[in-house]
Amino acid sequence: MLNNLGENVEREGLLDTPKRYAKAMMYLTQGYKADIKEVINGALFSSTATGVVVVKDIDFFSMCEHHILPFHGKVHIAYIPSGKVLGLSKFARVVEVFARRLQIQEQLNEQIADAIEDILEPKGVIVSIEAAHMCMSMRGVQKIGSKTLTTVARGELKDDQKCNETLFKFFNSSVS
Ligand SMILES: Nc1nc2c(ncn2[C@@H]2O[C@H](COP(=O)(O)OP(=O)(O)OP(=O)(O)O)[C@@H](O)[C@H]2O)c(=O)[nH]1
Ligand SMILES: [Zn+2]
Repeated sequence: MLNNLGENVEREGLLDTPKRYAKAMMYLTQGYKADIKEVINGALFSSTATGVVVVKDIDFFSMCEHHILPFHGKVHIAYIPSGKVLGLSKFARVVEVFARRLQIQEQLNEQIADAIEDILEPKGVIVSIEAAHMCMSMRGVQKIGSKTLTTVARGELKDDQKCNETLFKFFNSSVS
């Protein structure tokens, strides 16, 4: 790549760049090697809880599969327990597993929802992602402020439109 750019690959600043780049790429795509079971690490607890649980504003960095440029933003997750609850930090760990791959936002959204369903077998789940895509801001169409919003709802949180709308508003509100 550096040769193709017309760079002098012998100059000091670039000598270790291929190695650094490979290392950075391995880090940014480490989700391929992750094992969800290990990630959950047994933090799945029996519970009689019936109320909606929301974990919002989970920040993430991913890489778009079309341009291998970053897209980043926030993931919001809500679910209705059905006999089990998951350790709260594990939602962010699940997000990391799927974000640290070459992705498109829609697929990332589906995969996170699938994983939550598999792990928790909840009565309902909703996962929403808001993200900015570098391939749309630093190149191409060059729209800096644009954000992409995707949502996947399953079970009771798909069927209950009112609850769905309330959660969606909460996802997009700021709370401190
Ligand atoms: N649906 C979806 N599209 C994405 C995502 N990330 C990037 N893209 C789009 O993938 C498309 C690839 O289009 P192409 O026309 O093949 O590539 P391109 O010539 O680089 O397109 P431009 O970005 O319009 O310059 C672009 O429209 C990108 O915006 C994503 O997460 N989801
Ligand atoms: Zn892209």
